Amino acid sequence: MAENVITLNNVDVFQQKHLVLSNVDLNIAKGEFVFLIGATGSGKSSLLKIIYGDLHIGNGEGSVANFNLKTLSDKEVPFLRRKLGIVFQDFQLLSDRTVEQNLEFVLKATGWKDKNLIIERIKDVLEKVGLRSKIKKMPHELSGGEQQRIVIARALLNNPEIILADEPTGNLDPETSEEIVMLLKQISQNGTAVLMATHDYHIIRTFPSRIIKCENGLVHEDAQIA
Ligand SMILES: Nc1ncnc2c1ncn2[C@@H]1O[C@H](COP(=O)(O)OP(=O)(O)OP(=O)(O)O)[C@@H](O)[C@H]1O
Repeated sequence: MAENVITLNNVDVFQQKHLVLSNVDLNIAKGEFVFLIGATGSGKSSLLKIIYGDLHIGNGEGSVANFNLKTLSDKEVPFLRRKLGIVFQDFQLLSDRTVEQNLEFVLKATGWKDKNLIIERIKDVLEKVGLRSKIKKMPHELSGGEQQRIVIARALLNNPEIILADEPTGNLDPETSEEIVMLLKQISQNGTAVLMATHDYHIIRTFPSRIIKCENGLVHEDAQIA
């Protein structure tokens, strides 16, 4: 069996004192592509926050990219985040810097020093998302779909084990959304697990995959859509 990159056993998820999800069991294997669904307020973002170390687990056990969530200290969180690529709905590129500078900023912040290695890595991830030619562009010179591809390139910089994508197609038209999901699928086939929260049932039908659903305070590991 493939090794798991995310394991949660019997985890309770709290926001402040409010129990959002209880007894969560979740296993995601290396290279798996999984949709995360559920109504507004059902706990999808809270679950993602547990995985990227923004919320502590209450009861239960958890491990993400070999980090033990139970004992995770604040100091360890940045190291956990390096094993994760995070992609949100809003593209969150720095608007006053070029694509290259946006990517360089992240590499430098995560300890990369060698100029040649930095430029090679930037070219490499841009190649992966099909936007090598946009390296010198400013974000406003790119379409929404292109900006989201750059965000995905940024998420890939440190060769993550997992991509967490929270509504990554929320601001995109249907055709561009499909292209983004195709790219994420391709990334998963190369060994990076992808967990993508979405409300878009058209996308879910177009790319049949395992579905995890948050509902009534519980997480269903193998859900179906109607
Ligand atoms: N910072 C917070 N403090 C207190 N309660 C919170 C906080 N963030 C979220 N909640 C509550 O936790 C519950 C789950 O919210 P969460 O954002 O995880 O849902 P979601 O499924 O991601 O929703 P959406 O689809 O709207 O993004 C909600 O009842 C919400 O009000």
